Amino acid sequence: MAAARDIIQPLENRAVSYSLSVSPTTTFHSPSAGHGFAAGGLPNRAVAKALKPFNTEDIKILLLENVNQTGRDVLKRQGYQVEFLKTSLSEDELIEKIRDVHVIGIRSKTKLTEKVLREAKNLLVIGCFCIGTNQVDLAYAAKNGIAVFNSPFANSRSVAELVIAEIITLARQLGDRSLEMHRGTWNKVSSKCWEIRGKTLGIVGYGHIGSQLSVLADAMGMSVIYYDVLSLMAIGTAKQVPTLEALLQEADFVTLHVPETPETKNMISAKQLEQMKTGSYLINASRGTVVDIPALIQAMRAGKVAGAALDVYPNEPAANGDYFTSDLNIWGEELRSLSNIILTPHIGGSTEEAQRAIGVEVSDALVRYINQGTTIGSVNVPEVTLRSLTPDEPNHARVIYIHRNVPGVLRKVNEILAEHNVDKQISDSKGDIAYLMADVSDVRPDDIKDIHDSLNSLNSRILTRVLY
Ligand SMILES: NC(=O)C1=CN([C@@H]2O[C@H](COP(=O)(O)OP(=O)(O)OC[C@H]3O[C@@H](n4cnc5c(N)ncnc54)[C@H](O)[C@@H]3O)[C@@H](O)[C@H]2O)C=CC1
Ligand SMILES: O=C(O)C(=O)COP(=O)(O)O
Repeated sequence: MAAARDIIQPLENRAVSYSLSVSPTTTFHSPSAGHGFAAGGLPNRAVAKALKPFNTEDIKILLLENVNQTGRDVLKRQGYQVEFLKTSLSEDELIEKIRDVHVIGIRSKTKLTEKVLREAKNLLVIGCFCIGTNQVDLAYAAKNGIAVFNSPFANSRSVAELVIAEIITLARQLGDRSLEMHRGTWNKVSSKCWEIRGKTLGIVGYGHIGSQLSVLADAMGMSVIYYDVLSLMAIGTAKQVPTLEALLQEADFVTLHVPETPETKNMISAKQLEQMKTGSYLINASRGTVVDIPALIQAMRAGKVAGAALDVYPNEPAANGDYFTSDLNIWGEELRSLSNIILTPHIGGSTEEAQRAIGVEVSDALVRYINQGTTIGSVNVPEVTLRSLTPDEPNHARVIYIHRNVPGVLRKVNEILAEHNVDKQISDSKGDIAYLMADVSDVRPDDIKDIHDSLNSLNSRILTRVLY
């Protein structure tokens, strides 16, 4: 038996509890469904049919992209059904699989677009086991009551260390020397090989990664300048510059640490490459869309850019294997033909330390959300929490009502809850979405069903969950 998304669900560790549960096939796509779904587009759902025993084993989780063992262990310990795949999935495969699951865990490759999420009829929550959340349609997810969590900084240090390694590797042409030696050629040169001491590092995007990198570069004797859309506190001797152009004109090394947004698409294109110092270097470990690759190839051929390191690409494959001959990488041959270019397969955050920490952090957030409804750390729904309910509070229930942020909702919700003793209540909104959590005591099983059904019948409703 699979629990539907729209559930009454027992709290963690309550062995004998009951929940409303119907199979996904009968729950969704029902044109005769009595309960209208709020704006945002998921189809109406059928009324839950009967009280049935419910276990945490009813929660189905799909983990893609080789999520670390630490994360799998946290989820399995809860008794959830966890399906684990090493790779990402094609859109068709994803649509097929996502229909049935309550939780999906992904990394940077899996695209959870509106088209995919529209099929995710049972989905409660998405875990991005990485920093970036650009691969998820966050607004569509929020409108449909699907919370999204990520790990905001557990791999930042790993990326910063990789960039330090790349700065020295480019300055000393280590990649080329190593390749030559692999081919049997001894080529001892010092021409255009430099120390990094005293050189200027230009950091674009001074967030978690950019500022961590700033500390390391400063310690190695580099002068650090940075450009960010926000005015941010400089660390050590770093200096913020007012424009991207100012940074490009001054930096010997330019490194990109901005998120993928419409504003950062092709942020470094022909014009910006022209503004860079002749003989400078470019590093991109942010997102592939931030650099216009054909323009970079041209700038390197012209000798304007003396070296580059790319960790990310506009199209990345779902699984390990041949990449440069695939259709995904149309510039593969040209990139490979350039000197002093480091090409890595999106490994900035791929260290044991980072992956282990991310596994625990994101899985813990998922467990808190599934079992307690807590949204602290969510990137797309309001952050709301109350202290955890415990199994020794048998007549308590936690009501979670995700709704459209329109006038008059709280009055209607409180009319429904007024029949009961509301111990605590908290509500917050973010744009069009609001999240209400209320702990109610002295409730009997029938009350739980009544509360659930009454809230479910409100026009503002996106998702109702009653945890008990
Ligand atoms: N290669 C890899 O494996 C990894 C790549 N990343 C990428 O690195 C990006 C940055 O990560 P964090 O430092 O953790 O993010 P962050 O959110 O802490 O910092 C990003 C900074 O960029 C700034 N920013 C945003 N738009 C900008 C614009 N148009 N111009 C200038 N500055 C702008 C923000 O104000 C912020 O200070 C992530 O979004 C992700 O895409 C993250 C982890 C691993
Ligand atoms: O954390 C991020 O945003 C990254 O880019 C790392 O992605 P990954 O977990 O290696 O797919």
